[in-house]
Amino acid sequence: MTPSQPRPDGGGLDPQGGPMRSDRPVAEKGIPDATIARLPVYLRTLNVIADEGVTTISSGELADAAGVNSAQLRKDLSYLGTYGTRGVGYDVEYLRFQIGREIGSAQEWPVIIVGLGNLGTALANYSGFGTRGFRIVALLDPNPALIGREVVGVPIADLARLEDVVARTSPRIAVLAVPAAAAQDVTDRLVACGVRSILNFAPTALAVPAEVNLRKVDLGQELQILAYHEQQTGDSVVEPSIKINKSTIEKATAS
Ligand SMILES: NC(=O)c1ccc[n+]([C@@H]2O[C@H](COP(=O)([O-])OP(=O)(O)OC[C@H]3O[C@@H](n4cnc5c(N)ncnc54)[C@H](O)[C@@H]3O)[C@@H](O)[C@H]2O)c1
Repeated sequence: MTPSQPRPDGGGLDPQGGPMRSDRPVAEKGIPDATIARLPVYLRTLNVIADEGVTTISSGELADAAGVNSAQLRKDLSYLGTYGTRGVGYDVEYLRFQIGREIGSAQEWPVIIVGLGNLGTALANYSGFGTRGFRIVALLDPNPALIGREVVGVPIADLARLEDVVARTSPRIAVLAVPAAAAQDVTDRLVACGVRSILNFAPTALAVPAEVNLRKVDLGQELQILAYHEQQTGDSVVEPSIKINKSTIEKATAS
C-alpha cells in the first residue's frame, strides 16, 4: 500500500470494531491547535520508523517514540478518524499518508521572511522548515548592506519591493522578524497583497482583518512560564527582594 492509495476502510477500526473514515479537512473537524501542533511530531516519528522498515506500530510504541503519553496520542489520532486495529496497532504507511494529508505536508508551503537581522537570518537558515514542507521563496529587508546577499540560496530583496516580490513568489505564509515599530506597516502591506497567514516574532500586538491568520511567537513569555513553574517548586535561586518579618505576617493573618 502506498501513501497515495488510501485503504478503503480508512485504515483502522473504531472501538466497536467498525470501519472508521473521515475525509473532512482539519479546519472543518475542529481539531484543537495543540493536536495540530503534535501531528508533525508524529509524522516525523513515523518517517523515521518507516525508514527502519517497520510496517505496523502500537500506540504505546509510537507514543514513546514521539515523546507523548499513549492516551494523548490515541486522542490526537482519533480526531483524524483513525483508531488503529486492536491487537495490531497502526499501519505506519497509512498513518503517514493520513497525517500528511491532514496537515498539508504533502504540499509545499511557500514562505517569505521579512527582516533579515539576527533572528530572520537564523530562521532562514533553519533546515527543519524544508523537511516540514516549508520552502523559503523570498527574503526582504530595507538595509542596503543586506540587499543582494544570499541566505540559503535566496537573495535578500529590498523591502521597498515587497509588493512585486509577493506578486512574483506568491508566498502563503509570511514570517516577521522586524523591529516592533515596523511590524504593523509591514503587516498591512502583506495583507494588502493577499497574504493570509502571518507568524509574528516582533514584540507588538498587530491588527489584522478577520480572514488573516496571525500567530505570535514570544520566547520571553515561554521563559517566564518556565521561570514561574521553577519558582513554584520552592527552589528559587533568587532571594525575594521584599523582606517580610514575623510581625508583618502576624498582622496580615490576624485581619
Ligand atoms: N519572539 C521572540 O521570541 C523574539 C526573539 C528574538 C527577537 N525577537 C524580535 O524579532 C525582531 C528581530 O530581532 P533581531 O534580533 O533579528 O533584530 P535585528 O536588529 O538583528 O534585525 C532586524 C532587521 O529588521 C530590519 N528592519 C529595520 N527596520 C525595518 C523596517 N522598517 N521594516 C522592515 N525591516 C526593518 C533591519 O534591517 C534588520 O535586518 C525584533 O522585533 C525582536 O524584538 C523576537
